[in-house]
Amino acid sequence: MPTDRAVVAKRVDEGEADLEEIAELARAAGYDVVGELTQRRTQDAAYHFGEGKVDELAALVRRTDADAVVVDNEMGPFQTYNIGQKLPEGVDVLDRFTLILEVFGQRAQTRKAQLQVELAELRYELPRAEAKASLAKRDERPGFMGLGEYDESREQDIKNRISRISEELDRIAEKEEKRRSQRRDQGFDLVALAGYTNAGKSTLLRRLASELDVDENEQRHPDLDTTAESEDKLFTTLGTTTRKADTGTREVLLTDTVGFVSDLPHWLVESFKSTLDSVYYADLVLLVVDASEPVEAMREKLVTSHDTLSDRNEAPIVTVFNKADKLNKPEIDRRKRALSALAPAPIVVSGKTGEGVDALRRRVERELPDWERERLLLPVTDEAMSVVSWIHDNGNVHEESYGDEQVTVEFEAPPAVVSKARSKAADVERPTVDADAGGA
Ligand SMILES: Nc1nc2c(ncn2[C@@H]2O[C@H](COP(=O)(O)OP(=O)(O)OP(=O)(O)O)[C@@H](O)[C@H]2O)c(=O)[nH]1
Ligand SMILES: [Mg+2]
Repeated sequence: MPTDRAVVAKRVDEGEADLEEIAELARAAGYDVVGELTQRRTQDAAYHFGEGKVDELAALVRRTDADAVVVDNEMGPFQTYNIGQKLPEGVDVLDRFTLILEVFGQRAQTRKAQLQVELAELRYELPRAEAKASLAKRDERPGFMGLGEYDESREQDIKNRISRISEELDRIAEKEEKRRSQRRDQGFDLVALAGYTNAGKSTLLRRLASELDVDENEQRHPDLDTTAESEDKLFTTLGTTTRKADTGTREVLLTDTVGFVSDLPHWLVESFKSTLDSVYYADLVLLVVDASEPVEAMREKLVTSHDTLSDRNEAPIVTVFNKADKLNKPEIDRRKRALSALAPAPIVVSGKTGEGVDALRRRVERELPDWERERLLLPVTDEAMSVVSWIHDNGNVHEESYGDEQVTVEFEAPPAVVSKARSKAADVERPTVDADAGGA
């Protein structure tokens, strides 16, 4: 199949429009970027760009024989439609977010990833369907500006599908949570690779994994893939891959996951949230950074990564400066100094050559937190019992004793589990003592 050809375009209110990232995303989606167009002006209500610029765009599309136009702005449905009307028949108009969704859609291989993409698409569509519905109602006409028949059931249909998919994703997340507990019960430490897209996470996973063990453990871990692809493209990895890693004395399961990226719209992040559960609930996070990039780019990507993590992560973080083979010692030292606040004591490696990987293994062993002991008092209610059973699933319970109104649970677990158990216990509703009624 011949590669699709795309023209990329962008409008800015002021300053210079930078097309580098959108072109890279277009290439990640499989397009050949054959033309570029920018404009500096305020947004036009009907066409987003000025109408004259859209005529120019149409001419460029004809000249370059492009199949698609990718606009690096968030456009309204009518703007998209109006631009399309000026272009040759069959030319697609995409905006930044539909493009990201297209990339995700192509890479989604597991049921979960496919559902997440579908959910994101529906969340993108919903406000558009609502806008269409309200306009159609107001104008009391069945079609609106040639956008097709207005269908009353469309909006409801989207809402129904959103809730069905969300439920299925919740069930998948529950299953994964259960699997994490089982693995902890088997004595595994869970380590997650996190970091900006294209930092080299999957390459490092392959370095650290001991392939043989995966096959030996196939029965125990049916979801362990034998491959974690690496490519010099954005969003190569979309789902998660877990492999057994050989670090020395501790039994470690290492999970690779989707890369972070800045400026993702809220609805898109929401849809992919549970993909990051393996990071949030890990015992240790390896935050991988491409150290061959300029300091400022590294800083921005580190900040984005920390923002994403700070949401829910409780595990210790080790920063990994990857791609060290592209740098000399003074360049590495300069980066360490410049970024010391964001990345204290980073470990320097090359996933490509293997340099520093043994030191990384030792570092993982050293940083893995020792299990903590904890004792919690809970009321004897259904809600509290589900917390007790969660503790059983995630740690080692030494004692569970029942009094008249309280149960005492004494257990040992990784620090992340202990703190989660504490907050679960704190959230449990306790029967209030009513001073007047009791008369005690
Ligand atoms: N020179 C050099 N290149 C590397 C190194 N590690 C990874 N790469 C390259 O960087 C690119 C991205 O690597 P991946 O392992 O796919 O990165 P990722 O973080 O998994 O990326 P996503 O899954 O897209 O988020 C690939 O072209 C790798 O070959 C390294 O240590 N040195
Ligand atoms: Mg990857």
